Amino acid sequence: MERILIKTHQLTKRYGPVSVVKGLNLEVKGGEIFGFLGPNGAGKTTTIKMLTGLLDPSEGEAFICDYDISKQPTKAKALMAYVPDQPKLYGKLSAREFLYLISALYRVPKDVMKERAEQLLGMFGLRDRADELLEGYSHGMRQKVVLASALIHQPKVILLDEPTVGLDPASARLLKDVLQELARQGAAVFVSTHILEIAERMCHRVAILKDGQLIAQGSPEELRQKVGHGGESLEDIFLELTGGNENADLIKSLEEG
Ligand SMILES: Nc1ncnc2c1ncn2[C@@H]1O[C@H](COP(=O)(O)OP(=O)(O)OP(=O)(O)O)[C@@H](O)[C@H]1O
Repeated sequence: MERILIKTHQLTKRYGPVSVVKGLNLEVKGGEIFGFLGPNGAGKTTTIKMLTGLLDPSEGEAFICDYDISKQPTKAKALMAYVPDQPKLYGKLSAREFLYLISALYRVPKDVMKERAEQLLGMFGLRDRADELLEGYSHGMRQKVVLASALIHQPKVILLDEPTVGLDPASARLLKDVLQELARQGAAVFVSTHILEIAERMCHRVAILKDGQLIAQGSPEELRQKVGHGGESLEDIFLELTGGNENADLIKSLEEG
């Protein structure tokens, strides 16, 4: 049995009187790719920020590899990687320098760092331009640098906020392969996405968040059974559970258009 590597207990975030994440109980095991779905404003980014220690919860706890992120943040952070939706890079560093910087922060030994950096630069197709300044990189290339930097210390837990935004199809496929390999090696992968097909193809289990509350979780197959009809796509289930009729119309109009 794989260990639970990500766990939340009654995780809650309030801004003034408004609760934007409400009593979330989640468990993600090693070896699992967990998709975190929900309409705009559901609370996905807020949850990920609490899991990474960037935001303090108003109530409840979050654990990474059994370390409480509020009480033992250094230990928890050493074992995790976070890929934010709006990655910030140092424009005056090259990709290779950036990977070395992140390696140093995670105390990756120097010889290991060089070998891993070369491997990751090669894997993401960045080697030819690895010594150019990041300020000259396209959005997709920057995204790849952030992904490479997230893998350099071989995290046990990786949290990604909308990671496919800005990636071309080949890079999105590469991301999927990389995440599957990480999971195969025993890491817990937590991905928030709007792209339901990606969740359906990539994730072992998904949770659907609406107005800060978990309204369903399970494998895409289990969710299909829960909603009670056969043969539906995860998108149909998502729209049904989140009551997104306006989205359904939008999708239809795009199909017709
Ligand atoms: N600093 C803040 N102060 C007040 N409200 C906030 C703050 N940050 C987020 N919120 C609110 O919390 C709710 C959840 O936001 P969050 O960014 O977590 O949603 P999300 O599911 O990631 O949305 P999206 O898919 O649009 O990125 C939203 O209603 C948002 O307006």
